[in-house]
Amino acid sequence: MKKVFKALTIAGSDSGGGAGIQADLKTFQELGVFGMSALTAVTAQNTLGVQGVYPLSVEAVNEQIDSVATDLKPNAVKTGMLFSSEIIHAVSEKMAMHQLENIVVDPVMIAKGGAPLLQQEAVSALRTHLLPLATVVTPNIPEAEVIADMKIHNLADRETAARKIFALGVKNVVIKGGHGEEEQAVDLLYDGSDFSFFKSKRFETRHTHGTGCTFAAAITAELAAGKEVKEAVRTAKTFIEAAIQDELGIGQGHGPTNHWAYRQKL
Ligand SMILES: Nc1ncnc2c1ncn2[C@@H]1O[C@H](COP(=O)(O)OP(=O)(O)O)[C@@H](O)[C@H]1O
Ligand SMILES: Cc1ncc(COP(=O)(O)O)c(N)n1
Repeated sequence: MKKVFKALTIAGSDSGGGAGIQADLKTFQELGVFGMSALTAVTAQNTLGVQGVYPLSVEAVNEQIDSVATDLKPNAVKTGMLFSSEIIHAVSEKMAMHQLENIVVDPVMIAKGGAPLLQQEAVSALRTHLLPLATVVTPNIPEAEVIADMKIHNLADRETAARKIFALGVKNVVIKGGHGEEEQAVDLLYDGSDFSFFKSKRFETRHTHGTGCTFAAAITAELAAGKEVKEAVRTAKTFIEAAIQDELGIGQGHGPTNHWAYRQKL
């Protein structure tokens, strides 16, 4: 029988299609992994910003995870926008209950335009409940500052923050460099003993909507297919580099990346 790899994303919907559930499913598909979803919230969103946020009930989130986990059994799971501490608690409990593995937590806090996608009081639930279950956590620099409770000015600070986040119980910490000051876009991986650095050219573009979601979804797809964390991060970096470089130029604001660019390079 054909071996099919399956990944579940637990995240918010981006009506504009560049981030959130839509970015995750497109990325899973591009990497040959069957995508499934549990929605936490619906956003009215486009390249100009977030016009509305409509969280789903805890019951609705729980039931979607139960439906997928009991029947389709994902090989890997990604979380994105979780919005509230209630949803974080529920998702963490379901992950433990269904013994879900290969968990990638993208700790989405604020949309590129500044709209909050996670309530401030939910950060402690993220730290204490969800992160200890994570195989990989993928904060950008502002998110790493919040989780590690420190300012990050340079790569040395990022290493310190990675150690502090690792101490919360995560197995691998990736601090992304999109918001960094380095000339290249440098992502750092810390596995508790070693640091690895993944570098690409930094592209001058405003079309970076959904880069974080897409990058974490690519890691998730690779873990679902049985790859090691370091290899999965390497592929995800190549995937996002291609998606940013080959820009679509759609929308009047911060447009989405090109989710099919990586396939064309193969
Ligand atoms: N201008 C850019 N050029 C090249 N790579 C980028 C650029 N901006 C972000 N990236 C890459 O995209 C991914 C997401 O990064 P980042 O922007 O830090 O996350 P987020 O979207 O969560 O804010 C990382 O792999 C990062 O290195
Ligand atoms: C529903 C939803 N989830 C996540 C993001 C973050 O997007 P980005 O990857 O640009 O930080 C978003 N804008 N909308």
